[in-house]
Amino acid sequence: MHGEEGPGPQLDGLFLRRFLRLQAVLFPGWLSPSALMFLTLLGVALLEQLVIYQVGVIPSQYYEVLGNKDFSAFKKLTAVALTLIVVNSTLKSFDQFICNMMYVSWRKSLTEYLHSCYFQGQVYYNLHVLREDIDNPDQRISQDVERFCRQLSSMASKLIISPFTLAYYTYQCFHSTGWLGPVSIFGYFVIGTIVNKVLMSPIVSKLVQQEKLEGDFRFKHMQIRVNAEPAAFYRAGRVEHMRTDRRLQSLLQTQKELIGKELWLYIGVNTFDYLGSILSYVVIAIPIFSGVYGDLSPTELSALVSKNAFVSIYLISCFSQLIDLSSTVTDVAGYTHRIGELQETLLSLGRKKNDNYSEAKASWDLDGHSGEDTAFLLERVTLSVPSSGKLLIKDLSLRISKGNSVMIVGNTGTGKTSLLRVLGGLWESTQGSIKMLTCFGPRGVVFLPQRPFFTDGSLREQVIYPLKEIYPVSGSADDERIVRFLELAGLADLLVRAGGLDEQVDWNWYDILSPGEMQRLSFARLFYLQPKYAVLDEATSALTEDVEHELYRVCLQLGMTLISVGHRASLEKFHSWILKLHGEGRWELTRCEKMKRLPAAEGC
Ligand SMILES: Nc1ncnc2c1ncn2[C@@H]1O[C@H](COP(=O)(O)OP(=O)(O)OP(=O)(O)O)[C@@H](O)[C@H]1O
Repeated sequence: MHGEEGPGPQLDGLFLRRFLRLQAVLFPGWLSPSALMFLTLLGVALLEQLVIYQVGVIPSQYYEVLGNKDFSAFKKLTAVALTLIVVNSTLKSFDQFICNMMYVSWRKSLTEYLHSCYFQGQVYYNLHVLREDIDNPDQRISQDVERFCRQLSSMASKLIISPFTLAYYTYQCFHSTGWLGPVSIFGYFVIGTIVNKVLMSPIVSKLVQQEKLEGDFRFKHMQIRVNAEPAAFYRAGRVEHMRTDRRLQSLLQTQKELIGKELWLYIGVNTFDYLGSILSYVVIAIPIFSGVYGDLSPTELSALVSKNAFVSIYLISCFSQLIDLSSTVTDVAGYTHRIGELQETLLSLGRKKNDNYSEAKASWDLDGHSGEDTAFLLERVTLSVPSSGKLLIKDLSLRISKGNSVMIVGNTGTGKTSLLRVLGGLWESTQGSIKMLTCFGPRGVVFLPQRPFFTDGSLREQVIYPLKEIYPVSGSADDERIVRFLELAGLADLLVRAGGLDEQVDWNWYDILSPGEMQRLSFARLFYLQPKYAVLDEATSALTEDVEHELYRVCLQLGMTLISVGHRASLEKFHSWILKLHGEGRWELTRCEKMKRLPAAEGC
């Protein structure tokens, strides 16, 4: 949640570049669905213009037919008029339909594109945890993209047809008024556009600011939703009410300012519209008063005026329609900036390479990567906090290999979890190299983070996470394994509560499990995945020593080598090495003599 810096987003070159970059996503090729829809829309809009012209001349034909009292011509004309009206309304509806379909197709392309950048590697982690210079990425992907596509599709048919109508009526205008008509109308449009641009730019930056505040307001509600229980224990209703209202106030204040700025734009647009209606008479007045038509009779003159006025008015109305799009253009520009900014950040994070870190082929293949006896190799690693540069560990060299479990201990804030982040490739080390020689996943390395993570879905999906399918045997044998591991983790009752492994529960796992149960469920997951190396970050902090003992015992029985962070001395017996962090870069590695001899894995 950071404030905007600099003069703020404008209708400038940067907007144009961002807009074109987004267009490349919306129209990936000539044969893409969006491009085909766009071409169909062009065809429909052109047909519509032809039909509109035909419908427009019907009244004058009625005058003629009725004046001549020609009944058969009247019937024919009525039939033609009805047909044209049906065709016209069908075309208009299709126009609307294609615009709506294009909106869906654009939204799909743009959101999927942003998702592919967002979920690539660790981009989402870096964006949320390490780089906070972009506000509310979630809102940009969901709401801003939606509005951008909707507004763009609402302008599409008017924009697409305008070059054709402008060219046609410019020609007509030139034909009847000479160069004076088109030149003065174009001049008028240029002035109108410049004035409008001046009025639009502050609206764009206000709109971007308003969207940010909208996101902050929603974030506040999400915070309360996620933390409802602790908030209730603190009796935080009053203070949170005040804070949420404060965010609402600043959002509404910005909205009011936006509406105030829009007023000037509306005044500009409306003045342009109405001035345009008399411009055609000014165009015709100039030759009249300069004596060009001096030899025409008043009747001839009025016929000329009416004809010239018609084409000029039509040309002006084509321009007015474009100017009327101003407020939609400001919306599109605002969203373009927000989405473009996100796209730039995602791409730059995606390109970022962690040169000090190398990793065995990261995969959740069922076959896994076996045969590696070393999980991590650290050479003279120096580690600092990325944002503040605070030194945590200096010159650490370490090999973590099969059978050599390591326990990382130390005071709060000395960098225990940070070391795991470096092992997992989430943080970069400032110096040295880290090699992860075994892949992630079953038969490789699995991390149990400090805060357990659960996804939506059935109990089975929690246990096999992050695998998408069951492993390594399917059907009832796998069910038996899952049930067995749930029992080993002390969660036999959860199976009953969840109504079986595959019952689609509608609850949030974080709401219905106690912290201890969450840790137990994380261990059931670990037993199921059976990695060679398990990295456990205070994974038993909410459990009793006895339960902790039992869970660690099962891990060792399953043949896992452990890298644990923990505070309890009772954990030491499950490890062969103790790495003690003293802070400010100092550390100490000692052999642990208490390592327990456990029977080899049997039947697990
Ligand atoms: N995302 C972050 N941005 C900035 N600083 C961070 C971030 N995460 C952790 N830190 C800081 O890095 C330091 C080390 O944090 P770390 O989480 O590694 O501590 P720890 O030794 O695991 O502590 P604990 O025993 O409380 O879990 C702390 O001073 C912490 O405030």
